[in-house]
Amino acid sequence: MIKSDILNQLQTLWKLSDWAVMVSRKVLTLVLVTRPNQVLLGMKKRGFGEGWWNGFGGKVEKGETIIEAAKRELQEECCLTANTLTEVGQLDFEFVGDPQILEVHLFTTKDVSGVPTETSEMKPQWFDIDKIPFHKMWPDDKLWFPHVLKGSKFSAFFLFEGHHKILKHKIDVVTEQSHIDSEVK
Ligand SMILES: Nc1[nH]c(=O)nc2c1ncn2[C@H]1C[C@H](O)[C@@H](COP(=O)(O)OP(=O)(O)OP(=O)(O)O)O1
Repeated sequence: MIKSDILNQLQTLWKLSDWAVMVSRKVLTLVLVTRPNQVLLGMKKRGFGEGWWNGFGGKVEKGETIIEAAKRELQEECCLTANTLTEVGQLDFEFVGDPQILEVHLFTTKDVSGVPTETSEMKPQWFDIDKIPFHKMWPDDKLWFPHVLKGSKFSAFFLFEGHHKILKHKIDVVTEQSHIDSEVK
């Protein structure tokens, strides 16, 4: 009896440690700058997602908040200062064979200072919202962009095999309402 209790406890601990490995997360930011009928995207010149158009963002560094990271990355990647950011949602990405989940915090802003400028990481360009180059973007983007353009808030999960194939996905729309009131400094 006692022996089986110990065995049960060991099994539980083993499952917990397994779970702890599975939920190891890398926290990143992604910012979409908009103006009437257009969105600013950047051509990623190096690193993760190279060769694809995307919003601006990257890893949250030690000691900074997610908002601070989002603003810093926008500045570093295309020289724009975000005066406010609107929280839109969270995108979680899992890659088959990789225990680390990418947790991407998505923001929009219309309220920026400066001129979009090419840097060593990104080449910025304005796109009409009916001409977004989804064929040269992460494959998940075409699934969640419509929610952003409608002003919805959502959270989403994508399971990738490699970088081109989505095996599973789930998008939960939190609110259909415009989130004009939720801007953060
Ligand atoms: N499937 C996906 N769809 C998407 O639209 N954006 C994604 C994405 N997966 C990651 N991103 C975004 C999040 C973030 O803004 C960017 C990756 O950031 P970085 O290239 O800066 O990350 P790294 O881990 O390479 O950071 P650094 O080593 O600091 O450059 O790509």
